[in-house]
Amino acid sequence: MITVEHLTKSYGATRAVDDLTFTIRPGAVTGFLGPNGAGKSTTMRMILGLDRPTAGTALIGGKRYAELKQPLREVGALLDAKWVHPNRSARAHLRWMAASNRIPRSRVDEVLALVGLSDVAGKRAGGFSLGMSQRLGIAGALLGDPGVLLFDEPVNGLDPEGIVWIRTFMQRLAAEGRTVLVSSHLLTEMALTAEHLVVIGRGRLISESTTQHFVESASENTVRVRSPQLAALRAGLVQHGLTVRDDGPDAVVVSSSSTEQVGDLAAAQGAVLHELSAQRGSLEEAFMQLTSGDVQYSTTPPPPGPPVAAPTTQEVTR
Ligand SMILES: Nc1ncnc2c1ncn2[C@@H]1O[C@H](COP(=O)(O)OP(=O)(O)OP(=O)(O)O)[C@@H](O)[C@H]1O
Repeated sequence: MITVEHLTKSYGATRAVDDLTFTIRPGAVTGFLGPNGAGKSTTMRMILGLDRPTAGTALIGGKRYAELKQPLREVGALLDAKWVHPNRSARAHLRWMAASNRIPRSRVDEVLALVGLSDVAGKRAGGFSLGMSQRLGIAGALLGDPGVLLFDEPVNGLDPEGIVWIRTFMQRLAAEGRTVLVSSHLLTEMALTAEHLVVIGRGRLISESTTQHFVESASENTVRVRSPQLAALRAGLVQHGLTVRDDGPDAVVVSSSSTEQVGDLAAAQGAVLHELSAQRGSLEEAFMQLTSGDVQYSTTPPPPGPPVAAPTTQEVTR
């Protein structure tokens, strides 16, 4: 479990992280979402003890990183896949990591097999593709068989096959009961990978909820309706307080509505309909709007689990 409370980090006048509070639970992949510069990496670095908070705390299993007796056995992280020594082989790199953390050598071949790198274990890591480097980074994170894993933008720059591999692998790690936190600035990708989402913008919490709830809230439900009596229908819809915009010569799109509502109103007016269809807004567009503009947004209570200090409902106005 990762517990972040009132976490704040200032770099001079820049507030990279601003009073963040959230809890990441085991057994599920949690996506850490926000546009570039939102403060995701800074938050992860503070959780991993690589940066000192200006205020607040970030705990792993109730302890600060510095208090962990054998850190690699408690938490593993993939921050930058390219930090390996380029001339070392994948196996030599992991053996060096294992030795400096008192982890048995035998574990190296185990993790190489887990990430599918056994065949190239003797090759120099400097010649690895980005996808292979990511796998090696994940192998390193898994060396101490930790219960908590953090991955910073692990699918950035990967091809579709690499993306699917990482997605599946993370879900497997979570299914084993681990706490898995994955940062990304891509909502569509996270919607496929994560069961829970913590969303931040400009260093502040925007929402903490299930992915399903966030996606439903972030994408606006609209209804497209086509009718030979469009002018009268349009007037009727507006009269009932609905927001309507034109969509071609014979159709309108009704905001925040359902096909039932629009269909019933049309029937009451006796309007003939040639189309009545539910539309989904672009998820990415809605997400960008939510994280960069002035928004008011509320979340659902978190899923059942141990009681936490984190607020169950957030109202954030920026
Ligand atoms: N060492 C630093 N010194 C000064 N400013 C920093 C430092 N590290 C981060 N920042 C600033 O803090 C803010 C948050 O950066 P951070 O890298 O945490 O965001 P992010 O959400 O991880 O973005 P990205 O997806 O681009 O990595 C940015 O405005 C960044 O410029």
